[in-house]
Amino acid sequence: MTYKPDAVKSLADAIMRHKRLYYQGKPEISDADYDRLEDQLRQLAPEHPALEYVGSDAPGVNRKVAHETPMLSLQKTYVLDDLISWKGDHDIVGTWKVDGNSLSLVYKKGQLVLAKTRGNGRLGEDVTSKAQWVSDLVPRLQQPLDCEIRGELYCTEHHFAELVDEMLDLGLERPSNPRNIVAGLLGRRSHLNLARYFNFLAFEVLSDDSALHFKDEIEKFAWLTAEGFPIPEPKLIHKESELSAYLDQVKSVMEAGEIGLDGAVFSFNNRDLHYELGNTSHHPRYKMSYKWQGQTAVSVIKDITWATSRLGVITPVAVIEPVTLSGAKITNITLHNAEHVMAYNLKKGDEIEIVRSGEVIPKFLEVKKAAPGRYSWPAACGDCNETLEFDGVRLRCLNEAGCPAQQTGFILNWIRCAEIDDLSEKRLAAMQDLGLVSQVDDLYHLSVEDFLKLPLTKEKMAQKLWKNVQKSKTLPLARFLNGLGIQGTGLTSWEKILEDLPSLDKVRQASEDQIKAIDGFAEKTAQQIVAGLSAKSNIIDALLAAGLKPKAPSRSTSADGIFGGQTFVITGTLSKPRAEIEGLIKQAGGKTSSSVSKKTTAVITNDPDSGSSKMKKAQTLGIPVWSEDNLLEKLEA
Ligand SMILES: NC(=O)c1ccc[n+]([C@@H]2O[C@H](COP(=O)([O-])OP(=O)(O)OC[C@H]3O[C@@H](n4cnc5c(N)ncnc54)[C@H](O)[C@@H]3O)[C@@H](O)[C@H]2O)c1
Ligand SMILES: [Zn+2]
Repeated sequence: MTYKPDAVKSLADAIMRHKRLYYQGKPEISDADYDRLEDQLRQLAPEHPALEYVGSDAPGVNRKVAHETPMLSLQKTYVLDDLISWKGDHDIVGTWKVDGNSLSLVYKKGQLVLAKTRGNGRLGEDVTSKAQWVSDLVPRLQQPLDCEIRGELYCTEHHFAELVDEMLDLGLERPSNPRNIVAGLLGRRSHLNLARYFNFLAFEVLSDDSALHFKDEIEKFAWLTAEGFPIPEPKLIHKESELSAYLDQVKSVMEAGEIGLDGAVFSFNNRDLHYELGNTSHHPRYKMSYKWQGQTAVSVIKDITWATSRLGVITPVAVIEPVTLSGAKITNITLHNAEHVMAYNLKKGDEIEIVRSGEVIPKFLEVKKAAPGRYSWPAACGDCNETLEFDGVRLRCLNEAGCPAQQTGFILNWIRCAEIDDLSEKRLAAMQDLGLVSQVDDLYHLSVEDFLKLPLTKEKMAQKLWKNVQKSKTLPLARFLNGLGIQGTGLTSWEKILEDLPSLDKVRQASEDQIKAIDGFAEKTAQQIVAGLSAKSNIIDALLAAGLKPKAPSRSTSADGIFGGQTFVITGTLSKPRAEIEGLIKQAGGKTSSSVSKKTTAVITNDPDSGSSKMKKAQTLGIPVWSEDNLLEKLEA
């Protein structure tokens, strides 16, 4: 084997230099390019210390502080099979891998005394004065415990936009993206209060105190939640088959883009294993991160178009110089919303970096080289010319009835919800062009002859289309309501509402208070539902006049089952999955709720001394507490 000391040295130097820049929030190369450097060095000198080196120890403005327990990195894989073999027969817990900066919080006698960064893993920086501005940090624990709580400090897209605004106002430089700005602000001497735009998620607890020796990860996360820390929602995974479903979920959060994730982190649920397996100098052996190989590319924005959605939301899309990423040719990329365009000052001519990880939709990362000038927003809807209004971070066309884009979107949504097969978007467009359909109820007045007027539609297909439309007249009521496309609702919410208000008339007459009284409906949703139903009143009437007879749900298995009219709250772990127990209660005519109120019949728990908030509330209100066995006995009676 030939040893190339020069190549090794220059690679190692480059790696250390890029690490320093990266952890100061000023990376010069993409993660993919950086990882390539590490791979090259690994081939030449697998044991090189630069590969084992965690983080960076660049001189910073903050006081250095030692970590009693090192803050390590994570082992990572891009390959599902590797993750599966690492898992073996163990139960594991998955969490989002949030892309920000590690932060460790030191508590003495329950009081937060220090917040520190990871630094090089052994020596971090004291950033307490900045972290104190983060509202997710808990200043005092419920008990006077000594411990260290570790987690990720990060910035959401929405906060990033607000932060950019404020930084520009203060005459500071425009930050490049939500990830880099976290490290960037932590390394600043001034404007400490800007850290109030950051959020924190807690994922680890270290302590010698036996009160904090949790048997498993789920128990640890429950404790963190009870103490008031936001956590990356943990998912307990037993079987290999549950893994890919979970990864799909993580992927959809990644795609939504509001919070920057770069994968998922898994740990063995059994904490005894953590102590047994221990750490290498670089990572713990009981955790594994799974990342989607992110390939990045640079392109130029040729144009920004603004499309109107079914609900009138105007979404900016960048048309870019085509580039190939992970095997796909990318020609345009979503810019999410108007606020995003403002935050990054996006415009024609900007050179931008985009990333595509696995099969995830390509995503805008940051501006590499800005074209001169300022971003702009459209003044009017491209489809109906109506003046646009701001609704939170989005621009919106409020011309619901007269905007062609919204009308088409509305009818398409109806077709999907009412499950009318074969009526494609193309066919709908043709029907609109022929003047056959302008409102959704027009569908129900069409004859077979009308369908025959459509291009490429022969007798047999025309018959079929007509039949499919007729069949949808007796759709289930929940689907009918879902087809109205009322903001803040989905099929499950309508099904839930119909349990309490089991007819169209009852739903239409419901007040905000009646909806709010249903478990799981907040004030805002209740408002949206009542306002939405009233705005859609004409359409509902027109659909009924066209002969629609939505089927109300048959009264649940029976209100006169033994639990008819009774409501139960389940808390803690039972011997069977919760959904199964809920199913049994429903079959017996009962309902379940997530919160205890005066109306609760009984709280079901196997741990009456848990001291959980539900148990406390049950005690205050004098609600009976049943064990799982009590419940099963009553069901069998
Ligand atoms: N572009 C560059 O110049 C450059 C330079 C150096 C490193 N990098 C990139 O940085 C990465 C390596 O950095 P790293 O050592 O910080 O590792 P990492 O970012 O891959 O993972 C380790 C970190 O994940 C965080 N984390 C987030 N959510 C978590 C959760 N739910 N549970 C546990 N931990 C969680 C923790 O803070 C932990 O320290 C690589 O992706 C590399 O490409 C890029
Ligand atoms: Zn419009």
